[in-house]
Amino acid sequence: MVSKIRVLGGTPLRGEVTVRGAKNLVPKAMVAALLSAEQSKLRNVPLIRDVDVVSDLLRMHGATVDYDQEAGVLGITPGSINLPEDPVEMDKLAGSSRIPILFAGPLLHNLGEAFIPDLGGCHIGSRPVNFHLRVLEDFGARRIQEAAGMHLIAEKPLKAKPVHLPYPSVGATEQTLLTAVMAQGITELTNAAVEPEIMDLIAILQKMGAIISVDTDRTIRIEGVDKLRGYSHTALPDRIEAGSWACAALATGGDVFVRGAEQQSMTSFLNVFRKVGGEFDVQDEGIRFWHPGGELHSMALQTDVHPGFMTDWQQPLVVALTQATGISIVHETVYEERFGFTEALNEMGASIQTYRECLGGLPCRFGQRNFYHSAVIQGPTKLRAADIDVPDLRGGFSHLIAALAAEGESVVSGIDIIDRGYEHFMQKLRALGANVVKEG
Ligand SMILES: CC(=O)N[C@H]1[C@@H](OP(=O)(O)OP(=O)(O)OC[C@H]2O[C@@H](n3ccc(=O)[nH]c3=O)[C@H](O)[C@@H]2O)O[C@H](CO)[C@@H](O)[C@@H]1O
Ligand SMILES: C=C(OP(=O)(O)O)C(=O)O
Repeated sequence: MVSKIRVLGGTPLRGEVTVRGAKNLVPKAMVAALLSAEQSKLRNVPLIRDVDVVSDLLRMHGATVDYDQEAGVLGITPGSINLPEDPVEMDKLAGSSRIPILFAGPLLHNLGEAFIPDLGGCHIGSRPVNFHLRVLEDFGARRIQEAAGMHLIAEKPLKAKPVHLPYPSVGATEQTLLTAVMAQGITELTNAAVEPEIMDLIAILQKMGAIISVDTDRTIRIEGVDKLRGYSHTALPDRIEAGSWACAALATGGDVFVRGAEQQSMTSFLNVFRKVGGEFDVQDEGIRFWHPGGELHSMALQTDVHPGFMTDWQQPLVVALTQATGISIVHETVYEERFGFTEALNEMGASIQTYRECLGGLPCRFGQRNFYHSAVIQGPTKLRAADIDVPDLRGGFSHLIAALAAEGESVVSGIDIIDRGYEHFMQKLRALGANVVKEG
């Protein structure tokens, strides 16, 4: 695993990269396979760490998992699953991922019991799991152990109950779907998240035999069934990775064709990209993103749940905004602490000030609560090389973009976090002409 790289910046990124299946869908589709004993087949699977973690967790529960990395095809055959012999072993796996909590519903249906290791994922806020627990309790689950991780039990069969989410959480919506599909009765889920990755998960569950309808008002209705079959599915492309390469093209003054990128799930991103002054061309095989020359424009925006501007695009976009003329305002409404990465950008010459107030949009959950969740970016600023520590997945990729746009040689440490969401990123950077070298 690479932990430190040297980046000689100043060269516009030019060329082509391919994105495969979405990090925010693939591991969940893998968990869904546990709802049937039959084989499921998932295509367009990228080589990212969360896929490894979930593969190992599935194997620990007795499933057979085969992954052809090059073809991107994953076969999962659960057969008759069991609880892991040594639940402590699971903790070693889970540290970097938030997916293990989604094993709860399928395991409770199968075994009436589940061990969930401590969750990982990016540190961009407190990220509690209270909505997940509330959902599981609604279906009859009880928590019987407060030590490391979580031990849940439930009487089978699980019974449907109305579920209302205080906020349209992606994970809690998925938790509800994966639990409700085989619960007795009809689950009405209100205030659900409707991200494209959730729609793809619903498509998979429907292929398996589930009955799920989605209304226009964030209500999802799930009619429980007794049995599900295996699925065959091609994962939707990773819109976050696609947007990240687009921002890298813009910030470095480059031109990148992102093979596999898809317009429909990126509408809000594409609008912002165009307003900032970037050009794009949607083609059958992907989307070309480029800097047309001249000035980039500042703008005000806020991150939001789908169909709003996704929070995971925020960090790469902020780097591009450091190169725009004027004052941009970004209001982060999904996570309370997602601007920590701007400190390193300021050290590199950017001018970004963070505020507790809700700027640039409507008041959000974090207003008056002491969280620095709005940023004001003054540009354009020349970026200079620095030694940087990667804080989290998207923050880390943003630092990489900044190092690529900066003059001079930067050293970026802790780079392996980026493997969580960017397949073969070193090869891709080199293919785009970046001067990046592994340290040691
Ligand atoms: C693996 C995966 O798919 N990760 C994505 C998923 O994360 P994840 O599913 O963790 O994000 P959620 O949508 O659940 O979180 C949104 C907000 O709800 C809060 N919350 C959530 C659950 C809960 O039980 N209690 C609670 O308070 C969170 O702290 C956060 O402030 O959706 C996020 C929002 O699009 C993305 O940024 C992540 O990339
Ligand atoms: C926040 C992210 O992921 P996770 O929920 O897996 O930590 C992300 O992908 O930017």
